[in-house]
Amino acid sequence: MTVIVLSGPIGAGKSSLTSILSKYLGTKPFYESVDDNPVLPLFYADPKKYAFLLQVYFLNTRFHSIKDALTQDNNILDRSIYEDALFFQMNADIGRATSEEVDTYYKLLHNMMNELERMPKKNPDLLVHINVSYDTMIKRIKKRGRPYEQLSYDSTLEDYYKRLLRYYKPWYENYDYSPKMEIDGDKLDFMANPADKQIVLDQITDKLKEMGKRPEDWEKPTDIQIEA
Ligand SMILES: Nc1ncnc2c1ncn2[C@@H]1O[C@H](COP(=O)(O)OP(=O)(O)OP(=O)(O)O)[C@@H](O)[C@H]1O
Ligand SMILES: Nc1nc(=O)c2ncn([C@H]3C[C@H](O)[C@@H](CO)O3)c2[nH]1
Repeated sequence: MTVIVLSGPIGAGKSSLTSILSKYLGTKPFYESVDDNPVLPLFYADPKKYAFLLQVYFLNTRFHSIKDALTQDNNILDRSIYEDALFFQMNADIGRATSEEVDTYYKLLHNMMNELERMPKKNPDLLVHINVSYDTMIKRIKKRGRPYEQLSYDSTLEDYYKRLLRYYKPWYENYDYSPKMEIDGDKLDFMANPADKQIVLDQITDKLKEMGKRPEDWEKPTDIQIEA
């Protein structure tokens, strides 16, 4: 049983790589609740009012999928629960949460993490972090086209996204729940370029092999046209 989680800033390519990787390894993908998330557009329209509610919403849906993923066989999650606090802390630091909300959130997170401690598997086997620069992040956000994430929607988003990248750096450096590896999301266009896609897939399967987590009976698919 192997559980892989992807991490990285908004638009880094986590959902896309989750889809590619799950087909390549023959494992089950778990996606973050975005298009069916009723709080996300409310948050972008009024972050101060909805930051806490959005965080509780994400924590709840992530907890649900992580519980499933840690009890079933081979799975890939498109964002880790460990990034949850990064988002909330950043929003709290810019005045989008009261001290009571901060206090309640951390108590809830702590309780949920304690629950995970009791799971048959406590942590993922591997964290795959996609690194992107600000320019790449904005390009991808534009390409995907969710209206409320566009810089034109809110003039404070540029600062929000730049800040997010600054929070991610130490977060990744300090992450120690499992082995980890980085993908260069600026250089490797694993969506449009088949050679880049194969490089990324090889990097991940080599790492799994080195960790003794690549199934013995796994055969490298010959068809590398794995659409996201
Ligand atoms: N390596 C890549 N090269 C080129 N385009 C990419 C790459 N990765 C993702 N994209 C494109 O960028 C957009 C965002 O990708 P995706 O939705 O996978 O990001 P994400 O990390 O899951 O974002 P979020 O954090 O918002 O959920 C999509 O339009 C996708 O096709
Ligand atoms: N505030 C906040 N807290 C989170 O934990 C969180 N997780 C994801 N997101 C936002 C980023 C993308 O717009 C979109 C898809 O990732 O959802 C979050 N926003």
